Amino acid sequence: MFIQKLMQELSQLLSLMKAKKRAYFLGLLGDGIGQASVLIALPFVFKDLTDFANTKDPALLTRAIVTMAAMFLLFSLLSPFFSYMYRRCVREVIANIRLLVFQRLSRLPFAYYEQHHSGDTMSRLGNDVQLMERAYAEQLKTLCIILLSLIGSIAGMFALDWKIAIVLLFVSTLTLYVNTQFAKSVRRIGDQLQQQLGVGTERLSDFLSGLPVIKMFHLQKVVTARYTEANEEVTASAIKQGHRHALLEGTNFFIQFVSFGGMLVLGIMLVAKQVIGLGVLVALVQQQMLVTLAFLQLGQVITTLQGSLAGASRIVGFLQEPLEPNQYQLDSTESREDDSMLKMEQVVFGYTADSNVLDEVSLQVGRGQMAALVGTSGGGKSTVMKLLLGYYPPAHGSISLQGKPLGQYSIAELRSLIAYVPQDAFLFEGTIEENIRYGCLDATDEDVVRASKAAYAHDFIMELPDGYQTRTGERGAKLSGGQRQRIAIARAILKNAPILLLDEATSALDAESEFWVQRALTALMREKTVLVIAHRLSTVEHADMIYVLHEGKVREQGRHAELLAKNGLYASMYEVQQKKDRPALELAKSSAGLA
Ligand SMILES: Nc1ncnc2c1ncn2[C@@H]1O[C@H](COP(=O)(O)OP(=O)(O)OP(=O)(O)O)[C@@H](O)[C@H]1O
Repeated sequence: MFIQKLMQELSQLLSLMKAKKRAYFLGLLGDGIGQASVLIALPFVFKDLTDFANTKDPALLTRAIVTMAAMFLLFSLLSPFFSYMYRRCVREVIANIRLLVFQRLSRLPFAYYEQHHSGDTMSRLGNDVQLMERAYAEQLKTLCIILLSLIGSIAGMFALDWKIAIVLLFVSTLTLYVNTQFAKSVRRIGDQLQQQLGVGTERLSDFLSGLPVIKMFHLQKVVTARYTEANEEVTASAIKQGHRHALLEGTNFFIQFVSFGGMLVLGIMLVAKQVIGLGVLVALVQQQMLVTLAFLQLGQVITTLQGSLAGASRIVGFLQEPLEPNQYQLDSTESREDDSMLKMEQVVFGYTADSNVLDEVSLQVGRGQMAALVGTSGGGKSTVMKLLLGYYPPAHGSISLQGKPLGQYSIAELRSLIAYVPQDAFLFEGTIEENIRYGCLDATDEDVVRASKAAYAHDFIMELPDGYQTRTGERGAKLSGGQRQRIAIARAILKNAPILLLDEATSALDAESEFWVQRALTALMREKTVLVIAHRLSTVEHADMIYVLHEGKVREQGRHAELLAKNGLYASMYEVQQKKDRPALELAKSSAGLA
């Protein structure tokens, strides 16, 4: 069972080497044979030297010197060549694995990113790939040298005296048994440790991305406590692992001492009785030490290799995560041809099978029209956007764009039809120009400037010391919220997609920024079909259609005036916002009955 699992994981590890496998093994074997043959030959050299000291036979001395010289020459000439060969393979294989992981990461369905913490993924990319590198570069090489020197030394022992060889082999296998017993618990702790390290990275990444909130609410103590807790768990597991290793070392030392001492006493008695020669004893002692050491290292290397194999199998598992499908998998009903650019019919959707977040939602936006989604928090507005972007397929109902069901678009076609401006505009670390150009990679410099002018971003960009070459910082941290928004809008303008999905962010901006962002949005919306999530109802007074979402259902729909006249949910939301927007004094007066 244990061996079977080990072999299975080992073959997983090797399968990731693909075309490099042959060169890697050639290098590994070449280097391994070089090092192992020196170890195997040394006892025979010692035997010849001891026998020469006894018999003064010059042929023995010559043989010892020639053997030694040949071994060292071979080792120093060939080893660097093979060593370079396999090290190079390891570097290339690891670079390829990192790339594969990254590529897979970029092609996973949206649900994956919502369900997994980015810290866990970072930890996987970092720790697990590092563990694999250690397996390829160190542990497999050690394993190869151990196995080769074991085979050579055991054969040598049998050649010298087969009866003593059997006894010595029995003692040495005891070391292997003890070490493999320890390996199981060390592996368990190792797995636990990796998982806890992942939690630690999650906390760290939460800390870095939530820094403004942490500073504002003075949460340093809380987050430090959370990190300390994760760190303490890691430390506890690492100490437990250290304890097992120390125990193992002590046990191994005891076995080595007993077997070495026993061999010496037994050997000297046999030499005294002239059963074996002194040279044979010297060689046997050497070989026995070599075999015991090899068994001991075998146990240790299997233990550490197991930790690395666990990392490898996590990476293999990750590389088998299902990809985002190329085609949207849905549409139970074909949509009828009409002039709607965007249409949802009786869409039902839930993130989990047991509860629906959208319940028979229907909406449509005509070509060049603007529709708004408003409603209570958690009503399902962002979920509608996610479905339109093809991040999730609905459970029932149909969605169509330009009169064609989404199922007939590839995901790439679908995304090229839509420009999405989220509430929190994300900028990549890089220059402003690069960030705008992500909207259309073939755009000329003039196109970038034109888009920026339309987004009312050009003037502030030109005032920055490096203009379009100004670096944005991590997530655009070196720019204000309104500036980030306008760059994101310029990016969307450059994309020039016929359908625009907007998550209005103006509520988070100050009055001046809001003014410029509103103007930029107006420019972006020109001649487009727009669906906007509106947090401020005053911004959708001119919308062609407003849908009021509450608890996953469209409760009301109509134009602003119609909805006000209904005196329902929309009207009461509007009233609350109007009150909130009135100057504080006026509000205070009215509530005190002084107005
Ligand atoms: N990835 C997710 N997994 C599970 N549930 C989710 C997920 N995203 C959103 N939800 C749930 O779905 C419901 C609708 O969320 P959604 O974000 O669509 O609301 P919203 O109307 O956009 O809210 P808000 O105006 O506050 O942004 C909420 O109950 C939310 O908790």
